[in-house]
Amino acid sequence: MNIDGQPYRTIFPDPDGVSVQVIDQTRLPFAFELRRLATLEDAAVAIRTMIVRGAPLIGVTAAYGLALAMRADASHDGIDRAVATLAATRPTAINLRWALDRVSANLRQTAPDERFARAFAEAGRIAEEDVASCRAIGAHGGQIIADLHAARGGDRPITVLTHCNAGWLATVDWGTALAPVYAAHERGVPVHVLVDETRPRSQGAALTAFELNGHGVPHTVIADNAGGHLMQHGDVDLCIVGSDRTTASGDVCNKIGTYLKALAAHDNGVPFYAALPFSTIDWTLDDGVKEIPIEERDGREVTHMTGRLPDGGFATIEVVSPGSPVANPAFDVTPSRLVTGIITERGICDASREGLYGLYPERRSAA
Ligand SMILES: CSC[C@@H](O)[C@@H](O)C(=O)COP(=O)(O)O
Repeated sequence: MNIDGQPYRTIFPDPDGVSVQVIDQTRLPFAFELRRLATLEDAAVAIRTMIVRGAPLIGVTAAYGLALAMRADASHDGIDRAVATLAATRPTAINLRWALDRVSANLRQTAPDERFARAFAEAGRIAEEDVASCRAIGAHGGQIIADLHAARGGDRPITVLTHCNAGWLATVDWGTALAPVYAAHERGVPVHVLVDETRPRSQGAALTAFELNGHGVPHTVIADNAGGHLMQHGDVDLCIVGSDRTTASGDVCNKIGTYLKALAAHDNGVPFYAALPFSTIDWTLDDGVKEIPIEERDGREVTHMTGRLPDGGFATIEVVSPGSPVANPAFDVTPSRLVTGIITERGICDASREGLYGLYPERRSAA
């Protein structure tokens, strides 16, 4: 997608052929900087410190990380060590594990001296598939927005509330939750996005707003606690969020605070969709609340905030009463009963095992 009119992807091979470039998302929205990842450690640090983030992008970065590891140690032990290092970076997004399983299975059938090239190419294929999946999610979800626009008389924009950043910055391109917005916008369907700021890391205020600005999509950033009130007053037509892990039964795990938005949407009859590619579905899980591991992050993300000063410099300030204990669970689970539908690259389904099997019949036989 575009930054200052120039198309970018979040991750792409460096011209040197042995490393990748990523957009440093810890610097956005105030600075646009690329980082070169040349080693396993570079990739692991990028994921752990959230230079890259968002479930699909974490998966693609891990795939490249495993490839980069093969340059230093292409033995079986080297594969095991790299997989263990990358898998330990962030626990919730299943795309990470999915990508590592796919690349490592491929590597084990490849001669050591060909492993780097094989893994690098496979990571590239995963990236391309992610772009195609997100584009298809956009086409399916964009139709929901267009239909709603027509059903509401076509005389006012459709207002979509989203949480966190599930746009192109969270994937390789297009995004999941924002892909339908971009698709509708490109089709000329008027759409307005309500962007939850998404404390504590502010992915909505910093990243989603940055993306939408870059593409000229009308939007308004709101405090995390404003959504319920706006829904009560008829100011939200639908919610679309992403997912870091979706159970086979349709429970959706996403950034902390998503569940509260789903509750408010349910209470106010606002449709609540989750948009996600197949790589986000964990077919081994049934009960998301009990089974999905929730990342607990550093309390400093709650106690401190970083921002730009009037003179253009940056500062990190303390915002919590010193000495108060803090907790920082990074994700929550929205049970399937609160999800109107799941938008995938194959179409839209009920948030249920039957719904997902309808789109992925090969999984029914695998189960
Ligand atoms: C398309 S991305 C879906 C999710 O990964 C996204 O909504 C999200 O919660 C990202 O969390 P983050 O902690 O920024 O990696």
